[in-house]
Amino acid sequence: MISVHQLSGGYSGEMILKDISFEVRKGELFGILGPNGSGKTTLLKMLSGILPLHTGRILIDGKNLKEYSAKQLARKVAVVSQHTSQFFSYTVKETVSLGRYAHQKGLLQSWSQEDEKVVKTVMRQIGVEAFQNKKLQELSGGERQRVFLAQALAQEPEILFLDEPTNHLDLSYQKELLDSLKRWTFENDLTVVSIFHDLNLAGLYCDRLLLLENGKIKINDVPNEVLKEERIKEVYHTNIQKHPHPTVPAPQMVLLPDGAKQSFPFEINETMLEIHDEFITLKSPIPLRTMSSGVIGSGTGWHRTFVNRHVSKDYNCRNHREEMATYLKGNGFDPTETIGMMTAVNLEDVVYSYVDSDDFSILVVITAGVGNAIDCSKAELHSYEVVPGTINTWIFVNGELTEEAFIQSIMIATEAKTKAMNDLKIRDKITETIATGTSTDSILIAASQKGKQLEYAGSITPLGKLISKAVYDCTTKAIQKSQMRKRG
Ligand SMILES: Nc1ncnc2c1ncn2[C@@H]1O[C@H](COP(=O)(O)OP(=O)(O)OP(=O)(O)O)[C@@H](O)[C@H]1O
Repeated sequence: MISVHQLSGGYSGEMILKDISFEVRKGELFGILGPNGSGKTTLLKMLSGILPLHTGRILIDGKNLKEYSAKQLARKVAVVSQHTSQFFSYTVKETVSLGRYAHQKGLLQSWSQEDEKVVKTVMRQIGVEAFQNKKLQELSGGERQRVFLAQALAQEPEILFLDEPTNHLDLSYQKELLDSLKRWTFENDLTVVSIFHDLNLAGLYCDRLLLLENGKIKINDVPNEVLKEERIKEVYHTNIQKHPHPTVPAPQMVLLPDGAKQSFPFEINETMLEIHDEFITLKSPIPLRTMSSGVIGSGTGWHRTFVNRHVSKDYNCRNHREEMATYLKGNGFDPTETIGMMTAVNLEDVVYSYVDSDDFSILVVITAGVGNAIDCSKAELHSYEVVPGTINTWIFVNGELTEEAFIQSIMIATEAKTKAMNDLKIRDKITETIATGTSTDSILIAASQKGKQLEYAGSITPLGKLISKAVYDCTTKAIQKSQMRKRG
């Protein structure tokens, strides 16, 4: 659809763009990225015929851009630029109607029913219909932005060039606009070439990205290839981290503010634990990086409050998430900052242990009921029935863990728990074989992310050794305590 061959050019003899070649396919949403001054707007101006090229050529549908008349080009291409010099005394509807110019026929340029229909449709789709009789000068920046987009779409172009379309738009309109653009690309085969400053939006919505650096193409590829952490750090000269989007397979870049890793003189230890009849809690002075399977706060995140709540043996487990959130709120905990677990174990039987190594330390807190112990290798012999009897394991680490270390911590803690059950000969009541856990066990790893960097937590690493010993010892004692209570 668009072919750019060895394009070079700029302003007053100064070459801003140097030897640019790429192609955009029909129906693609194609993003142009690059730091300030890298030449994005200059490229868009050349693509839309506003700025002449010095050397090279641009073909649209195989025909050289230079050979299109203004009206022919306006039927194919619409442009929404950053600084649209429109007459602000026009109304919204008049402004959108200007987009129909290229479709009007004859000397008198009469307004047809088709023109009216198209204008009304795009005004509705873009959400500017409600203020169609207002003057542009009476609108907010975001509303005006949408009017110019509606004007471009009223042109019914095959290609849309956009300079930062989401600038001025609030979150919901950013999403709505990009969702609509994406829909138009596959429903109407509209080709969209757009400049983006927001790498995350570009990564979420674009089919391909072209990254410019000092007027040259750094890379032109699919978002996952272009948005590589090292490349973005190098081109934008800033510290970022790449993460997967939580629900769709798109890369997301997060900024790392200076000072984020500054040390703060504190340490999680047993003095922060509060043990009540109804719950055990630990409140951290700073949010901790967490990975957990808690009823509340599961997955990965940052949390500063941890609650292990006692529930009766006949607690109704339906809607337990909602019920737990209400419970936490009722007790003054903020569910968004809290990881919450439940147990039917008497909380007096909690066992905890603070242990330190040369330059990091851990606190392990365990409640263990084994009435529901299961041999996981024979789990298929069990019906799906949630019975009280749970081992809740909390591991706090005063240190900085990698993602790998988080996962290995969970593995090693599970191995240690299973070994404790094995040594205590805890049996699965149905299979009568040695149990490996209970069916509702929960785990939390919470790290301060300050101090010593702990890359691994396998069984023979310093962190792995500390976790496995502490979890083994605490689980053993906690099971023994709850068994003694049962026996009376
Ligand atoms: N009209 C102009 N006359 C002369 N030089 C210009 C003109 N417009 C832009 N430039 C120069 O061209 C270079 C590239 O500018 P351009 O606007 O294309 O960058 P950009 O990547 O779009 O930047 P930004 O992200 O800041 O919008 C800059 O050094 C700029 O100063």
